[in-house]
Amino acid sequence: MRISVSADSLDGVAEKVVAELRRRGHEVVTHGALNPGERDDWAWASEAAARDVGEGRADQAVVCCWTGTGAAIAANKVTGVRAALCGDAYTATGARTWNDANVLALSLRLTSEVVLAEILDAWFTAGPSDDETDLANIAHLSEIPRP
Ligand SMILES: O=C[C@H](O)[C@H](O)[C@H](O)COP(=O)(O)O
Repeated sequence: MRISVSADSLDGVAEKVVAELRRRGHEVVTHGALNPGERDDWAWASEAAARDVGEGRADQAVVCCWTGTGAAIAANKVTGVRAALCGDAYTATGARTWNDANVLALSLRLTSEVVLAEILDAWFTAGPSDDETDLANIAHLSEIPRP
């Protein structure tokens, strides 16, 4: 899978995310602090990675900032992106299953290497549900008017 990864700093688990994804056989594209010379503030870095997904240059993205909150908010502004801030494997499984999330947002501060591996295991194992109600919820996302 081609995965775009952004971070607003190299603190915490940022470079581990890239290494772990490559170790799992994914092609990784980097943005923000992971790509020297590119703007690394969280709104810009996360937008760049999310746009890769929204515009078809990547299958999925992982967006990171200190808390993960700003990265998730920015990614969710991009059409076609469903970003989920995940702090544990259960949330990651739910995000893929019930929300068909295509962008994983992570906290650089709170995500240990062990929890990162658990989250990625869950994220790449789970797939979208075919339950009618789940599908209706996903479809409705594109019907909610933007201001
Ligand atoms: O949601 C925002 C993120 O957690 C940022 O990583 C945090 O605000 C730190 O950003 P800065 O280093 O620009 O103050």
